[in-house]
Amino acid sequence: MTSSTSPVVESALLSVSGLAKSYGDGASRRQVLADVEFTAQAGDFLTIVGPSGAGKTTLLRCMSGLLAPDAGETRLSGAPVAEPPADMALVFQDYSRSLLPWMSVVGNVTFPLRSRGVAKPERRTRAEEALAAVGLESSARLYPWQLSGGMQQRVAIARALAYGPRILVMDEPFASVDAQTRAELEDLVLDLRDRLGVTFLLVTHDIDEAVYLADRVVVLSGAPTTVTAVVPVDLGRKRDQVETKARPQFVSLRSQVYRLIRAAAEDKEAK
Ligand SMILES: Nc1ncnc2c1ncn2[C@@H]1O[C@H](COP(=O)(O)OP(=O)(O)OP(=O)(O)O)[C@@H](O)[C@H]1O
Repeated sequence: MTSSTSPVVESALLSVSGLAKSYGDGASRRQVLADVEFTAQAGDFLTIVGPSGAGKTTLLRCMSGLLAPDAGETRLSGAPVAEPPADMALVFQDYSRSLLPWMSVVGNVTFPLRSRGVAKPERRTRAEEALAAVGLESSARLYPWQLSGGMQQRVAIARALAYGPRILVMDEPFASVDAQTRAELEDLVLDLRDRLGVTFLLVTHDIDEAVYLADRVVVLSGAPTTVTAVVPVDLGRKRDQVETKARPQFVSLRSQVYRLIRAAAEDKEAK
């Protein structure tokens, strides 16, 4: 892995170095993360995969400042992350619980901006822009319960975009929607990366999704977790659900990532 003094780390938008985290005390202490290191450059789309229970959510929580690591650090634009940074936004799988059912779509998007002290006219403008970016401009007055699962997740993405983040961190964001909606949301985030220049870090269990979306796939080992490999995905920026996935290079990358995860899972079971 790269050392903390390398030019790659210094120029990175995000750098994670030596991250370690354990849960519990004494005999029940269990190390989940051990020396996790990777970097993301501005505009990168990184996906993170690994065996079940490898500590992917723990990693996201530590690197976003929601959970204090035991060792190591995350830097965003060179500054150490100690609490959720203003220019990092998070989107989780469970959109139904993250949206407030008694608030309209636009209310859900503007509400967190209010607690950040953003003035009302600016809140409204940012919400309108964010809802337009996810194709929900005509649903602003509806309530979450009037929307499909995919639309609700679009609201959660719009709310994250309204912060004006430089990086969007997503934990299994499309795991609870049907296959067709999932494909649409995958193409939406690729489009947002291209149009808005936002950097993405997305955890997924789905290897096809990991390869389809990524510039690089970060493969984690089983707990205690390190980075086993960072697989470059040289499929070009333009992706297509049918054409890209039919390419021999895509099939080969998918097999490569699958083998790495299987080897990590077998290694984990042997420990
Ligand atoms: N708050 C906690 N206290 C104790 N153990 C925890 C806590 N949170 C997670 N763990 C344990 O840490 C390990 C890693 O959990 P984590 O949810 O980070 O993994 P994951 O890779 O995201 O899991 P999955 O593949 O199921 O999504 C698991 O064994 C889990 O039981």
